[in-house]
Amino acid sequence: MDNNKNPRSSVIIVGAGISGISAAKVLAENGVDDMLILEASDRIGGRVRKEEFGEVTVELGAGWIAGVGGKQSNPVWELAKQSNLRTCFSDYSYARYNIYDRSGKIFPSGIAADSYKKAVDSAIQRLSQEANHDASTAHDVSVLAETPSTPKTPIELAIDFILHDFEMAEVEPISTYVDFGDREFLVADQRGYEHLLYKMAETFLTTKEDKILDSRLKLNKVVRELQHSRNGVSVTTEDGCVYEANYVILSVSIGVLQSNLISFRPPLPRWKTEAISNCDVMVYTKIFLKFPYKFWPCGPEKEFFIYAHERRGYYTFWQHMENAYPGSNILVVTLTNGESKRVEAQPDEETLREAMEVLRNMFGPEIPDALDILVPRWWNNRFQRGSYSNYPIYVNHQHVDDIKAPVGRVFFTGEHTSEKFSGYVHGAYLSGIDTCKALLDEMRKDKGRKNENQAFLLEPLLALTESLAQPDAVSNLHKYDIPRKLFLSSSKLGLPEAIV
Ligand SMILES: Cc1cc2nc3c(=O)[nH]c(=O)nc-3n(C[C@H](O)[C@H](O)[C@H](O)COP(=O)(O)OP(=O)(O)OC[C@H]3O[C@@H](n4cnc5c(N)ncnc54)[C@H](O)[C@@H]3O)c2cc1C
Repeated sequence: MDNNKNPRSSVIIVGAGISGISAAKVLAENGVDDMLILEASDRIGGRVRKEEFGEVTVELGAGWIAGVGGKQSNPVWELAKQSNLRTCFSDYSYARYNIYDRSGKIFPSGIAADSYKKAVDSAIQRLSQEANHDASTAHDVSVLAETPSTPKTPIELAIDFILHDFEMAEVEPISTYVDFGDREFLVADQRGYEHLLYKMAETFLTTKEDKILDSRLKLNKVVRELQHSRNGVSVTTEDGCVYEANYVILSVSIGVLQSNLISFRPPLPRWKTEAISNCDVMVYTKIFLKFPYKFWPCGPEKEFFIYAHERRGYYTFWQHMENAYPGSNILVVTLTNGESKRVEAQPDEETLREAMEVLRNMFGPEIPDALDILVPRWWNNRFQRGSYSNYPIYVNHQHVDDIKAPVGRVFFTGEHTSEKFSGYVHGAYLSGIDTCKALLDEMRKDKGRKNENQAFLLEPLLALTESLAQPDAVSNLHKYDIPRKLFLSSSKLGLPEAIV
């Protein structure tokens, strides 16, 4: 077991998701090798996570590389190309023509198109209302609730759910699509999306046969306390180990920052805690169902389908996995927020029963029972506490600046610190690089300050040494007149540790 005698590191990175790994890689590239990565779970990857289900690899967390095909290349797409990651193009645009009602009838395309337009208009109206109201009235539901096109019918509610909780792109240009292009590719590779993280880790950590053997990566290390001062940071883990470093990069999710898993001594300043607590966390759950055979329509325009129910978000958005894994006989249904939390709290058999009822409404009573179900629990995972940060469309820049601003020697990174690409894998990846660059700048400045201080302290001593070197001066001085401090190391000069 590690103990207090752990050598002090230059940097400790808390969390080995993609932001933590990309930050560590930049450190290594800049010659900072004495780093330590402390990860709470037994694997790297964080919210990029695969699992074997129904004889294929499914992605419980991030599934798509979003933002492809534009003038600028998405860095995660570049990584995927380098690794020959298998992906398939996803075309959501047909989903609106595959909307089922409770009796299994598909809504005629005209009705679907009208409802779609109405939902988009309503979303735009609400957004412009929000933009025109100051913060105090923006949350006043009575002011915002009723618009002429507030969604009410099951199809309107379903489309409203897709627009707000799933798609968004139709309402407001999103940086990801503007910068990198509006195409999305589903990762369908048995090595998983997380393969990209292993490839990255391989460039600076010792690995053997796809396993990371480097002692600078410590798994199952749950950080519980960060004690920080101008001298450094002391990190205590749940198993009682203490690790010292000059700096810490904290890459845990916004949900973890909002929970009480990690305590700070001294506590974080108020501007920081307010920024953290004001950030919304989205819960997004993909439930996987394995069947003995297909009973749903297949083909390129049928990949996504929608269930219209009077309860908003009730098993609304469905996808079949035949394009990704032909013959896998797997369906995926996506739930969000309240529905995700509700389902996380109940036994999987109950969720299976509900999902089967919905499927039988759409496809008839004859369809077979699912053979297996997989329900990820991102909300109840104490190392995640949600799926990703959810900033309002009109982002308050100060808010994001505060979320990512360092507090003394503690630097913050992760998807939630990315102003342009929060919520995405590429946002997390780029945030790790940005935070690391900011830290390297600080380290350089710190070194510069130390050199200046040392020069300032040494100047009179050097002058004295120079004068001693002159034969005339020596003749006037006895060796015992040389100040004793000349022989002391700087640490004994009584200087505050921080500038030594
Ligand atoms: C269901 C779901 C679907 C998604 N879909 C997509 C998608 O299709 N496309 C897309 O681009 N993005 C998607 N995302 C978002 C994407 O996965 C994240 O933005 C990204 O992976 C976050 O990376 P990160 O490094 O910021 O955080 P994380 O991956 O969460 O890394 C943080 C790490 O910190 C560790 N940790 C937490 N607490 C402690 C502690 N106390 N001590 C030590 N370690 C700790 C965690 O275990 C974790 O490994 C999805 C996310 C989810 C959950």
